[in-house]
Amino acid sequence: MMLEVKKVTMRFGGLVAVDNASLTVSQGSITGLIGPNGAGKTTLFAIIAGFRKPSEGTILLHGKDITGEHAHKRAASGIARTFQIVQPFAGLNVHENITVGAYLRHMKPAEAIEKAREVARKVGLEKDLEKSAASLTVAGRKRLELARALATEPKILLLDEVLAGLNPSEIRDIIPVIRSIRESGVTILMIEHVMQAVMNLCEQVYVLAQGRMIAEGTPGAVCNDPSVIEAYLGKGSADRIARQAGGNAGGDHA
Ligand SMILES: Nc1ncnc2c1ncn2[C@@H]1O[C@H](COP(=O)(O)OP(=O)(O)OP(=O)(O)O)[C@@H](O)[C@H]1O
Repeated sequence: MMLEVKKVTMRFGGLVAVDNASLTVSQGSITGLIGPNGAGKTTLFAIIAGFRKPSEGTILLHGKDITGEHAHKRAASGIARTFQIVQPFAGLNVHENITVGAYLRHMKPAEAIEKAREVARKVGLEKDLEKSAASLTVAGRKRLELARALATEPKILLLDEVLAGLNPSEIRDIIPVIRSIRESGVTILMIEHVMQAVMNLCEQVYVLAQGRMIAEGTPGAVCNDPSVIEAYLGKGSADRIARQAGGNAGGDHA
């Protein structure tokens, strides 16, 4: 197994942001992590990437316990993440931003610069290499965020809502990029609210609600799971999910 999250709990004072949550990601897969706002998804990502130490539980990468390793060490071991709030180095151009990531595995500047160019091509930014990062559109920044993570040559890539803020045609354009990343051998775990993308991309989906893992399975099965529909009901998402799952969830409504 590529990644195993075992019984992870994260407390912030009295608040239990993640509550005894477990998940596994198999090598070569695209696995989804969904759930209502505030469910604990981003906190779980921070724990997997080593930005936070869990109150309880363990993280295994290829069977090795990495719970005590710092983010820097985990990046070297092959874990990369993108951030929900995209913050490129505004004073640097696109090429330089990507090169920063490439320095993790390439000490020689010429090699890092070349690696960055190759990654830019992969995500469709080759025409924008000389542009300042600050001048990119939202969709361009999302691609840059992907590129910066990919430049570290990860084994597993954690995507935190890379599609948020994009319009439907921009989403259609970036889905093949995500698929091609997987095809190049990178395993993906993605937090995503855009259900159409989850249905399109993920083989396996986990659902987190109020810190607890309430369901797992194929996207179709999970979206028809009454407990999942229930978790979303407050936000009015249940109907949308049922429709996208094929419109047959009505009979399952408790
Ligand atoms: N550093 C922190 N200190 C205190 N509480 C926190 C901290 N970080 C997150 N939380 C709380 O933990 C809970 C889970 O937050 P988290 O951001 O992980 O959820 P999420 O599922 O990623 O939500 P969203 O979809 O809105 O990004 C929330 O109640 C949040 O307010």
